[in-house]
Amino acid sequence: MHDTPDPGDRGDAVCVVGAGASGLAAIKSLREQGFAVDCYERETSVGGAWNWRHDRSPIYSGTHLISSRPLTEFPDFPMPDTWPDYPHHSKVLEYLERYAKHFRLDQDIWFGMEVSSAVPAGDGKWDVTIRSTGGGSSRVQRYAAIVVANGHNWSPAAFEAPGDFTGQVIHASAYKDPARLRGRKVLVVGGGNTGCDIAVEAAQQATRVWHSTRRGYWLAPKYVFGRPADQVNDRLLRWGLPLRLRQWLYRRTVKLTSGDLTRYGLAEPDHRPYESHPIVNSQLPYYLGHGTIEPVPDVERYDGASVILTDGTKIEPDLVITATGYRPRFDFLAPELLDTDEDGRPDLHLHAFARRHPTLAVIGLLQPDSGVFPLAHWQSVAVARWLRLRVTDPERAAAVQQKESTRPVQSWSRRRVIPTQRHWFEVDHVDYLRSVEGLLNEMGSVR
Ligand SMILES: NC(=O)C1=CN([C@@H]2O[C@H](COP(=O)(O)OP(=O)(O)OC[C@H]3O[C@@H](n4cnc5c(N)ncnc54)[C@H](OP(=O)(O)O)[C@@H]3O)[C@@H](O)[C@H]2O)C=CC1
Repeated sequence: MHDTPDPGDRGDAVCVVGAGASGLAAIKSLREQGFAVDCYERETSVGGAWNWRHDRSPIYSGTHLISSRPLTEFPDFPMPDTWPDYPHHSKVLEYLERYAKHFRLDQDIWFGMEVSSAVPAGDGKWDVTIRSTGGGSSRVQRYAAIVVANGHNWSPAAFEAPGDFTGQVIHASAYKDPARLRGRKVLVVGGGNTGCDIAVEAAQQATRVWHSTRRGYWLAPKYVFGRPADQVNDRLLRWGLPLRLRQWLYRRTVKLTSGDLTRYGLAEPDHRPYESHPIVNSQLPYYLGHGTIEPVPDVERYDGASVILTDGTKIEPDLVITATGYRPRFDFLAPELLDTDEDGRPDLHLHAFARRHPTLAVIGLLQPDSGVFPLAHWQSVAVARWLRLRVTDPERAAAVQQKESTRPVQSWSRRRVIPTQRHWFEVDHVDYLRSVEGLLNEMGSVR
């Protein structure tokens, strides 16, 4: 006689949280390993960060890819050849919708449903509480594993300066359209890709634009030697050129293309090339050169209608846009499950595998020097195979786990980057993919 399963028990099924690019890749790989999958997506359609129709998306109307098409697409689902090198964000969403449709992933997605908690239920299982985003009661389902793909670019990193400001302050996450900049005096805070993009858009709309950064950066153009810059970098990495040589080449290339940007007032970078997350923007030097963007140092405080900068300068913007980035959030998981420290930084093997919970993994928690989709694809393949191996050969799974746990963090995480929060998940795509390949080889055939 068999026990009647609890109605909430989904047996060997895996729960996936989020149906953005990473969640979609996870569903596909898990299915390929024979798992039933329930994916919960709080919005009403796929796309995650690229689903610009919902409020939490960081997309603004001018967003284009900053990694080129071949380095962005999933390895098993190319973008059309007719698409440009750096497609518009609406094309990226279309691409993800096509991917979901092609692999019939919608069948496994529960839209308008969010995971409010996931707790270990013994034996590697998870009790996952799900509720409708429209309200109503919750239900608990038991899963054999949980794969988290809730993105890390939706919860704004707060920017606080002392004092009171009588103008308007918004985070970049609330910036959607350059029309709101028209005729205004705008201060953009933050020198990441978002801050640089918004400064460029402001240069075309606002009456005055200040761009505040707390350090100097290496700005990469979108094209070098007639090719998308990331493709040239990828080639150099695959040739195995030593870092020092790549750094020298980078400096030379920047000198030959944009020239010395400090003559426009930009701060000298306080680090070498490749020691910070790439900032890809060909237009910023153009507007700096035309004087329509004024680079300024960090904000010290607000003072009524003024903003006082660290060099003592007083400026009077009427709109401040803080492009200070985003922080990961896993509200439905107790912090210790991901070994999260007091700053909110999880400590995961390969930024993906929970160290003490073999049936808990995170996909897409990466900041690569290329597009993240291919990395999310291979992470998903590895996670799905790992979960299958645990079922088919628990002894070998234990041996793989033992061996992997000795792999040094430096082999898959960026060796040298400036130690700021924006580099928590920084990786070189080639090194990272080699490490995932190492894990896949270690696992071998899992059937
Ligand atoms: N088209 C695309 O595909 C785009 C992709 N992106 C990606 O989205 C992710 C997020 O980018 P982004 O939103 O630019 O965020 P980032 O975290 O990359 O950059 C944040 C910027 O704000 C600065 N900053 C943070 N906190 C403070 C503070 N308290 N005071 C002053 N300055 C501060 C940082 O300085 P510091 O360096 O000193 O920490 C950095 O210059 C990145 O991976 C980026 O590449 C972004 C835009 C477009």
